Amino acid sequence: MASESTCQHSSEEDSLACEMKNFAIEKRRGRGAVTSGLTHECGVFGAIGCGEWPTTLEISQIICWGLVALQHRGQESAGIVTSEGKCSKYFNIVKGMGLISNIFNDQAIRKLKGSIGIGHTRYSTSAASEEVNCQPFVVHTQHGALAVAHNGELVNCDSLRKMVLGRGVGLSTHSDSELITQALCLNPPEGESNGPDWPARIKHLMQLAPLSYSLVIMLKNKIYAVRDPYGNRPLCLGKILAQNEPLDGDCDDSREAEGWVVSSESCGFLSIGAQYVREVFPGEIIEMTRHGIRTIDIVERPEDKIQAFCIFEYVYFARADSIFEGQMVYAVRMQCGRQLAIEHPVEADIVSSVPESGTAAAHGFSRQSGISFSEVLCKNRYVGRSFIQPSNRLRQLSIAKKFGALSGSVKGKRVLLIDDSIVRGNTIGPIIKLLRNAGATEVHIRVASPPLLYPCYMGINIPTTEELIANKLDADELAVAVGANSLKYLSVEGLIKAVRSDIKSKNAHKVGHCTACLTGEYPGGEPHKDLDW
Ligand SMILES: O=P(O)(O)OC[C@H]1O[C@H](OP(=O)(O)OP(=O)(O)O)[C@H](O)[C@@H]1O
Ligand SMILES: NC(=O)CC[C@H](N)C(=O)O
Ligand code: SF4
Ligand SMILES: [Mg+2]
Repeated sequence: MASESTCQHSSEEDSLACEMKNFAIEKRRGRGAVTSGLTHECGVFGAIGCGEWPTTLEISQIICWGLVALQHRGQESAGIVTSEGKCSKYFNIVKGMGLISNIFNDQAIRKLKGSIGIGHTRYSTSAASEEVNCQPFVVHTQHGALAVAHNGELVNCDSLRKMVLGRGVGLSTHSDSELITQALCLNPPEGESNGPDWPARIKHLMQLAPLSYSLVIMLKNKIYAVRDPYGNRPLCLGKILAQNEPLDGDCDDSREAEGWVVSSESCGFLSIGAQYVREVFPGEIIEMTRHGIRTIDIVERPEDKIQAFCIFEYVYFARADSIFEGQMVYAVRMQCGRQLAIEHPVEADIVSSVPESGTAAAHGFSRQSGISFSEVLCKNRYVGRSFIQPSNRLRQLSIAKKFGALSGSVKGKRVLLIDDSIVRGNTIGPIIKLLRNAGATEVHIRVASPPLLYPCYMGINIPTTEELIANKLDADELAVAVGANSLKYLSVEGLIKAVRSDIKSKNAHKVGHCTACLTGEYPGGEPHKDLDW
């Protein structure tokens, strides 16, 4: 595997650039580098049975299926922790490297007894992809066991780390998720009169570190579901209904819950018999017990800061059948395609997509432009990630072998091809070559998101600034480099317009999206300046 050398700056001006490059390199150490796309994030999931315990719900199986539905968010490792509700000293734990289906066999599921549990599927952003960093993290405190699963990345990790270490706590990993877990264990300096006040501890942590996380935190008999005050990472609630109850339609309070689930995305709810209820609000702390769910608190964002839900969840990360902000991801992707057709029309015989994530936008483009949609590529679902290859030729081939061309649809045609994003620019070139070899007379590229220009510090492994192709070539230069007849990106305004066109709440204060990787405007301020708020 190719290794990157750290940057040594020679002058004052170079210092900041070097610091940022080294930060990005450091973050990637110990993880499998990839040649294409953005690497995902993590998925968190929690489930609890209502009424008398032990519950009749198969909690560990529900969590396992919930995690399978979140597998696209992380494929490096996974874990489930359950509690039988009686003993605060003992949790059942199964964690391991690899995919959910490899880790959770029948024996593991049987071991995970309990009426309550949380789970995690990981793509590492802080600390290596190793067994010690697998989540949920479990610690044994003075007040019983505590388990934490985290999606996101603490922007001010360093200062929080110093604070926790300064209180005499030893950390066993470099994971920001372990840091969160240990920070929650700290006894407040002013003391607690009536046992541990977990909501107060969580709130204090949220004030110290407002970005970025969705958390599920489990004690022996309750779960706290927590979303950061910016709402940067997604989190939503579902209600498990009795068998045979219809799961569609608006959530109806009168229907009794057999259990509750909380998840990064709603895409798995129907398959586990859960009805989508709502999102966890930015800054909200929800307590889930066998008696039901209730909001404990809503922690405010720092003054003047707006909500900052990751816009790339819509573009690429989330599964198309998930719901965010009252709208289905698939519908937003289609709207992006419509907007793209308005911004960058082109004469072509067919509209098509780079599967998977580009497909909804291609349908939107097709409807807006009247050019018919036709599939031109088959994706080989058994080719995994293309790890760094020693030569450029192998790099290109490793991408090309993911796809095959449907020659019958392409021969003699002017093809308009939509992809959701271009990151390093490795995917699109080999595909254009493939289509030309299959007889396409013209290949025009339309990208359903703006150029990616800046790194992400909030839980997404975006390549270093130098690796992002948009920092080297503008759209016209890239078209020439990849052999396209034309290449255009959706504008930032167009993406925002598409994302917000159907959001029910038009209240400006309540709607806001992080676009930092596109605009360089970071929701919590410039990350390399002051992270301590
Ligand atoms: O410019 P590059 O660095 O080559 O990466 C961009 C490609 O990577 C992603 O696809 P991916 O195959 O990861 O996932 P998908 O199946 O969801 O589209 C994305 O949808 C683009 O197609
Ligand atoms: N992608 C994520 O959300 C990662 C969570 C956490 N920062 C970790 O590295 O484990
Ligand atoms: S910088 Fe980009 S990927 Fe990161 S949270 Fe913001 S929109 Fe999402
Ligand atoms: Mg793709």
